[in-house]
Amino acid sequence: MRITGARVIVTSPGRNFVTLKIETDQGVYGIGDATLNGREKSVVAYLEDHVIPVLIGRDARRIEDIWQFLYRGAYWRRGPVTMRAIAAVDVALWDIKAKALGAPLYDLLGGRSRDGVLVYGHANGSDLEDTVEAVGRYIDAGYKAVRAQSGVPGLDLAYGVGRGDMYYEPADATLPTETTWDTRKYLRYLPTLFEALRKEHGFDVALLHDGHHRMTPREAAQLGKSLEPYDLFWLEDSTPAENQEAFRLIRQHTTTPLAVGEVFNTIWDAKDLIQEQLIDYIRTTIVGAGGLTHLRRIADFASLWSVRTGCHGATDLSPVTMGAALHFDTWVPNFGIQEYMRHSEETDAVFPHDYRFDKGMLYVGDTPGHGVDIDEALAAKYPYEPRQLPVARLEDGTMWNW
Ligand SMILES: O=C(O)C(=O)C[C@H](O)[C@H](O)CO
Ligand SMILES: [Mg+2]
Repeated sequence: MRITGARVIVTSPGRNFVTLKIETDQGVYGIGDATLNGREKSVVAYLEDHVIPVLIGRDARRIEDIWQFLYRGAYWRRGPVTMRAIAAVDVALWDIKAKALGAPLYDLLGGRSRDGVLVYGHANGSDLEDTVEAVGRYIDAGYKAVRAQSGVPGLDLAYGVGRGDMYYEPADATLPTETTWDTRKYLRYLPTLFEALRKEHGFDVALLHDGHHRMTPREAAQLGKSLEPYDLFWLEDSTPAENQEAFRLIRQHTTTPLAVGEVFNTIWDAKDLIQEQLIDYIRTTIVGAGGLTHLRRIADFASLWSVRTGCHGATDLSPVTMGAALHFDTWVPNFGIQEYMRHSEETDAVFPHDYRFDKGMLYVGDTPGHGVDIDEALAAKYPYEPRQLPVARLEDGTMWNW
């Protein structure tokens, strides 16, 4: 089965998505997501100039060999651009293989380990009362797990606080929105928020929180410790993890479960974190880390050390990544949870899919492949719109981590 063509489709049904479509001489095609939020065009160029020319004529069934060719063959390994381009090819090829065999993708990975996939929603509010209400709306909608993000008293804008009710989109402007940050204000406020959440909603619902890389390791340790009475499912990205050793310090001071990895690109970013059992959940997902071929290696390695998966699932991960991730989640033995930020109706229309939400779980369908398609005619109606992620500064103007 030869690859006869490959095309990049850029569309912006409310936000930008980069999609790769690979066609074969047997009429079967596959699609993969290559979206890199705020830096979309860099992956378009990588695919069009450097990847597509070497794909044409190859045997589409040789997924592993093509993965190795693109990874080793680039010489310049790893990084978000390279690994997203590889992910798009990889997922499109898995889609093709599964369609050619007439099987849902999870069957090729080893079959079902579970019926449905536990997901968490992203609730956000401008202040404490607002956030308590927002979490309540998710619980009313059937969610069993909710990540609570809140504005911080005294700070104008904070990560995770959007304008929508059940929808959050950070890449909101052509040039980066500037936000301010003060970790001491945040550290004082957050335990009061989780105390109120537990008081109002009880302890049955799983609660999560994303620190979005803003604390130092010592501050993260302090936060983890102060949240222990509220039994979090996880504390995410409490500190940047370029230096994996940072998590040793956090781990020594708190039993709050730790999750990290949405910005990781390969197993090498997580190796020490996993084998030293410094984290509980690995957040890396398909589009970020070279596709299913590499993500399942990370998951298998993590399983040796009791680390479970918790795939990133923000709106910038297209329905194609969501569909592929759900097939992965349906199979992976050491599954933990899946993030699920809903896409807009426009996005769902451009990417018809067979996964569905019911009572806090997502279910994959049995359509051959990963179950997500692209309506190219509709996609063409939404041209690319330049959008960047926000940045953060401390109150004295110093650049910080957003
Ligand atoms: O969903 C999350 O956990 C995030 O942290 C969302 C990120 O800010 C988003 O994916 C950046 O593009
Ligand atoms: Mg996050």
